[in-house]
Amino acid sequence: MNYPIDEIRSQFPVLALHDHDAKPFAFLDSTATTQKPEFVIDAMDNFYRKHYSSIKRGVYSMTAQTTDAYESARKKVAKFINAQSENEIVFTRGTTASINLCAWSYGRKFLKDGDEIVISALEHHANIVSWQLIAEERRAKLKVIPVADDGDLILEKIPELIVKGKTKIVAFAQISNTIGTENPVKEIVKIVRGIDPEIKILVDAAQSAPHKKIDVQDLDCDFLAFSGHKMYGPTGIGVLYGKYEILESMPPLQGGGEMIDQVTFEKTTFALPPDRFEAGTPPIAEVIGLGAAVDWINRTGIEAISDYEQEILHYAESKLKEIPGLHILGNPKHRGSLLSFTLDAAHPHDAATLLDEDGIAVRSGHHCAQPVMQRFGVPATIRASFGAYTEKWEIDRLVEGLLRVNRIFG
Ligand SMILES: Cc1ncc(COP(=O)(O)O)c(CN[C@@H](CS)C(=O)O)c1O
Repeated sequence: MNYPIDEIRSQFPVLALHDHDAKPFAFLDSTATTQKPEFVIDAMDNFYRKHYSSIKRGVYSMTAQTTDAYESARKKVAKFINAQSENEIVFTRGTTASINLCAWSYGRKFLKDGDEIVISALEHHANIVSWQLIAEERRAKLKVIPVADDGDLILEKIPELIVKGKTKIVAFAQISNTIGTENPVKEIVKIVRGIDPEIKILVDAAQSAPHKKIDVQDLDCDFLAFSGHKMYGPTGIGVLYGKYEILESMPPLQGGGEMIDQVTFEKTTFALPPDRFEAGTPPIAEVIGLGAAVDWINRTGIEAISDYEQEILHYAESKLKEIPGLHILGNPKHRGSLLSFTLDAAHPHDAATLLDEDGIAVRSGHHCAQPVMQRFGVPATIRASFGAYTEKWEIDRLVEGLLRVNRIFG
């Protein structure tokens, strides 16, 4: 493939800053958060330097321009995931906030005593604890789709877990942030819809939005959540996509400015979605940064990024498998651009500490997915993850570093 990796990598200042160090910085933690291209940094810098104002709260031209920029970003995000309308795009603080918005707004209104919520065994804590909290308040029951040793969900178990009229919400990740398993979203949606079309389905796209084309109409999910900082955009901004008629049925979660229609001391009526869920002054610069990130991904090409990352993934898998005492978690049919593994010789934190001495940044720990660690019988893992800018020499540096760990601890 003629992916312009050198040109792309040069756009990321943090990477370019260290590429000529004595031990060039190998950044292998894009699953946690991605680096930012100049194009995104410049868009936010330009806003703060030349156009800064609030939005939707004035008639002067600068605030009108800023409002246009803000709503233009919403349109870009809607197009990016092929939503029917930009009004189906709610800006939040990130995936965690998006899932909690869904759980507390939709859940508090529609869940009742004895109802059931189904999640998967591969979930991040954001897609576990939020549902536990609302289930506790509404006296609902939480059920879990099991995962096989290869890291794929056991889809045959789904019909056993779903009860028509009782199961109200099914929530699962498109790509796991630990094993990397890519779940067959359309197949799962079809199984669930076939049992009860009234069940609402949320897809956690934190690890898929940055790496693969998402078409929410094709997936037919009711909600979809992702974070700007994992897709080359800033922190502090995320998205909850929701089918409009469902968002319209949901009460606001926070009260304040912008989310209202009429306020009296006796009664307040609320704005239509998405404003209903965006109380207060929003993270304007971050929304503009997210819009720039979508532009950058579109210009670079999400399919080209996806294909390139798979090439890097397969290179990494082939190299890591040669390391004595290294065990990659799972072997799913399809895997996102990350690998979790253990070393017989050292605890993941010890290994990651030694790797850091060599200028290699990996994640070690439970990755906010403790149930996955328990299911696979490990206290923690080392996780290497890749982005649009990852180069094969970074994998080679990782292999060298892990062989050093083996020499020291082995
Ligand atoms: C599948 C999945 N779902 C939700 C989240 C939460 O995203 P926030 O932007 O923190 O709200 C994450 C973030 N996972 C990071 C931080 S623990 C990781 O290193 O794996 C995720 O991977």
